Amino acid sequence: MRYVSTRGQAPIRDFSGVLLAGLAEDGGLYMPEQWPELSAADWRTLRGLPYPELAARVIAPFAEGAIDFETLRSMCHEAYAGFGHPAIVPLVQLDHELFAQELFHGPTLAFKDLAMQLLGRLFDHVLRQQDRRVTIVGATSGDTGSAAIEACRDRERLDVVILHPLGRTSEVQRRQMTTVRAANISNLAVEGTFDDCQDLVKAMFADAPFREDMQLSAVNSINWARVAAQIPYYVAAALALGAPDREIAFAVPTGNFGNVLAAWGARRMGLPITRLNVGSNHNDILARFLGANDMSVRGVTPSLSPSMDIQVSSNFERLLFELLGRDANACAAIMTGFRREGRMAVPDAVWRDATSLFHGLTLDDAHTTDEIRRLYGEAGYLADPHTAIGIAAARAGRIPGTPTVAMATAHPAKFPDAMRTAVGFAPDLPKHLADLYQRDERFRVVPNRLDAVEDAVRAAVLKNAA
Ligand SMILES: Cc1ncc(COP(=O)(O)O)c(C=O)c1O
Ligand SMILES: N[C@@H](CCOP(=O)(O)O)C(=O)O
Repeated sequence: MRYVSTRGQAPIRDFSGVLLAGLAEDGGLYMPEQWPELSAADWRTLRGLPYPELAARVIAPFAEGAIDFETLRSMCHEAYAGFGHPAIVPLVQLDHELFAQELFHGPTLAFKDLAMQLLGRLFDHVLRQQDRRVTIVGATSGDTGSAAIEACRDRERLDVVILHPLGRTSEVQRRQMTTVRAANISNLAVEGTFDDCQDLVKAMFADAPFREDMQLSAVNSINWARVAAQIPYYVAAALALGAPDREIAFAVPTGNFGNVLAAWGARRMGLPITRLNVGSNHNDILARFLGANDMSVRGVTPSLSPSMDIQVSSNFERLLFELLGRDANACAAIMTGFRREGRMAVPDAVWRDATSLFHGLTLDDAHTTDEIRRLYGEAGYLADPHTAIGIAAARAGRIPGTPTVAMATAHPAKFPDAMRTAVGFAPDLPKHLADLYQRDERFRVVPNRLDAVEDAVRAAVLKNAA
């Protein structure tokens, strides 16, 4: 499979190439040159497979020509072996047509582990093949960081520097990153928001000498491999509920648009997905876009669902590219205008097209708390604030007769304060994190400036080399 940039000016690459490149040189995001498409009969052959096997078969067409199937299959088996639930991504029925798919049974208790545990192994494999070493720079609003650190710690050919917004993650999320002792891991707390962290990462990639010198790579969902590895759980849920012989809808709590883009990818591959409900907290640029074609950046303010405190949803560019009929020049012009003006000029026809599939819902903190309480009271289900927003979006957008699966993206123990407010108690952390509050933290505070962050990344890499 070959990959092209959404902005049309970067080299075409294979899967290994996009894995290592992360962001395309023209500032765009890599997309498959052609989508693999499966027939109803093909989908049926995947029904009932154990998750690692299913994942290998769904991801295989994207890796074709770069990673052989047996290698990919054994990486998938290893990646999910340590998950805390035998089904890996179990479905929980909430009412007769509403389900939650729990994506938080991996080591860091959020959906990021599903892709990241595989990515760590893919990086190892490809870097060994190419005899290379890279520096991963990542931005996190709370969950990507710890999942990346866990997946990449102590890997010989990787240095990892994670930027998180100072004081804007939950304490559990921060400690999951800052208490890991591994020589190749560094944490920077940026005096800014997640959007600032993500901008800094993109700016490092745009600084060609720095990019080359540090051999930069990415683990955020700007890296195509992250999106590819998030598609299988949509397939697993859809097949379990009767696809391809029955239509399915999904609801996804959304920030950077990477998770819901994977759902869109599953649909593009041929699954009968009829609706994608997108839930936001009050940082609701996506819901405003879907409601009124208003994609304008407003300030990010903290919420009970910190991982979604995002206003610039990077992966929207991938959807835009597709909805523009893959016109990379038009996509580049719109994205450059967005960067300049903080407002995206999406053509009306594209907006209408998007709203025929995607429905948005904004849930503020008070309603999120109510939703957590309601779910616990009525269904006995303990949902974290992100998951609660996804479930509320599922309820708002449900289609009678069509099952809706809401993505349960994080374990409630990651957000004890929000859970106490909503239901009066916080669930315990699992055993492997039980002493998290006793562990020493290590991170460096940096100003929200490119030069300061580049210096800190360079210092971290040099320290590891010494
Ligand atoms: C728990 C949780 N839910 C939802 C999201 C939003 O997902 P995405 O950024 O892929 O839209 C995130 C962050 O990515 C998250 O960590
Ligand atoms: N919510 C994320 C933000 C980064 O998203 P990604 O999917 O692009 O890595 C986080 O928790 O860090």
